[in-house]
Amino acid sequence: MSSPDTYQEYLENYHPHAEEFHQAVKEVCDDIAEEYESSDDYAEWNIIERLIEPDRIIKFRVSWEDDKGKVHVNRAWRVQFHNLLGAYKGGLRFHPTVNESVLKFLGFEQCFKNALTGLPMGGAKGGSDFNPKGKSQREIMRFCQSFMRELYRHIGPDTDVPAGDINVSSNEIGFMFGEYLRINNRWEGVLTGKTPGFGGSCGREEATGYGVIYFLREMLQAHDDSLDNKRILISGSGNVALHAAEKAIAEGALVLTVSDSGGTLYFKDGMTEKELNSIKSLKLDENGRLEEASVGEYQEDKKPWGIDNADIALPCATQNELDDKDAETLLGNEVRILCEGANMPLTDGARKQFLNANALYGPAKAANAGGVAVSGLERSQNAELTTWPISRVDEELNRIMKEIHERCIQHVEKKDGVYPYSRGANIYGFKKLAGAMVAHGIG
Ligand SMILES: NC(=O)C1=CN([C@@H]2O[C@H](COP(=O)(O)OP(=O)(O)OC[C@H]3O[C@@H](n4cnc5c(N)ncnc54)[C@H](OP(=O)(O)O)[C@@H]3O)[C@@H](O)[C@H]2O)C=CC1
Ligand SMILES: O=C(O)CCC(=O)C(=O)O
Repeated sequence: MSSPDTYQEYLENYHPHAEEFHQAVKEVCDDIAEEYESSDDYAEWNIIERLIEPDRIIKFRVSWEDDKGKVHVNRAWRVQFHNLLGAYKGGLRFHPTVNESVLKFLGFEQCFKNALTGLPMGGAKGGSDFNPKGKSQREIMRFCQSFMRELYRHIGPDTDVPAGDINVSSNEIGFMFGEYLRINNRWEGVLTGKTPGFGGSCGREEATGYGVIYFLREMLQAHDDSLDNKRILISGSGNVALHAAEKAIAEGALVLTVSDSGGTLYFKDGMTEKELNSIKSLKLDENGRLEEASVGEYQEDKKPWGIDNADIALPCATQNELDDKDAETLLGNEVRILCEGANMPLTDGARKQFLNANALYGPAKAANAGGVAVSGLERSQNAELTTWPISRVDEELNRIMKEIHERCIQHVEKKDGVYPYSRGANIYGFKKLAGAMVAHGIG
């Protein structure tokens, strides 16, 4: 039996070579050690091992044909982590770096994130090592169809409801949804992140990025501060990054950077709405690279974290993108506010530096939960056979992000004037998941 102090042996035995997964479990176990001691139930019901072992992992081959008739094979997975609080829910990622460890960390995180939303959703994640970069639309379509020809048997509106993540937008969701319809001949809310034209929720596309800013606004308010004229460094230039930038500008902040895997685009005085719109067209509509942008100053091979006149960092690209050295640079430059748009964007060392510096630190499982929350609202709309107006969705998103903020501080107190949000989020999620586990009995 494992405790938050001894879980490593279990991970080494049952999940060897899964660096990212170990990192995500460690973060949680570090934060819940005290809570674990407060009740004998946790040890008696062997909660730690049951929490870190996924319900099941489905692994499958995806064969697809390119435009020249050549046949390719990719690996794909769906990690159905826990359905303690509702049907499995979480995104699909298509990226060459996808492997079982990455999806286990993302699925594990998703359980805590979904618990924080207050909506009835379990945690899951899936995807493939397929690289859509450089592929034609027809190739992407054939890949998505082949992917769904296996996945369909494992999902359903009350079983498991996937959505998008890196390189999976409403475009890919559309192809997968179409294939599901052809196989099942049943229109049901089996995927979220659809376009509003056929059952998607208004505002789902914007929800994660907007939600990050709503959460950040709550964090700042709780520390007698605001977004007004704050200078923000954003990494990434995908769905989350660009919508976070859009809402930050609307809230009166200055967005100094966005980035992609090629480099950083820098705006000394903050990007204008017009400049942001041109980047949105380039990245979201034309699949372009930032080096092709006609606005800003492009810094090849540079991350945003070295820019030395900022107040806030918003990593919105991918896991472990902000390393120990970057954290040192940011803290050295007096950037003491950080809110995570991406999932686990900080290395363990970088995270520790921000925590030890008593910085204002918004953890991903709380800060980026707006996307899955609006996915939850999309499920409600599909089940009711209705479509809500954007004003209602945005109002709900605002409410949910405020409630997530409340939940993060429910079990913790300010230390040296700062709320420990990461600890608060982990304790809240742990209590909720462990409570359901005990209530459901052993099985
Ligand atoms: N979409 C959603 O609703 C949600 C997403 N998230 C998380 O947010 C993050 C971003 O997702 P999303 O915006 O949807 O994905 P997108 O595919 O829309 O965008 C990803 C962005 O990150 C950049 N990126 C990816 N890998 C790297 C890397 N190794 N180094 C530098 N830049 C990189 C990409 O650049 P390039 O084009 O060069 O690859 C791109 O700009 C992920 O961690 C995801 O899990 C969290 C909650 C919900
Ligand atoms: O909308 C969803 O179901 C999942 C979003 C997601 O993948 C995430 O929160 O990381």
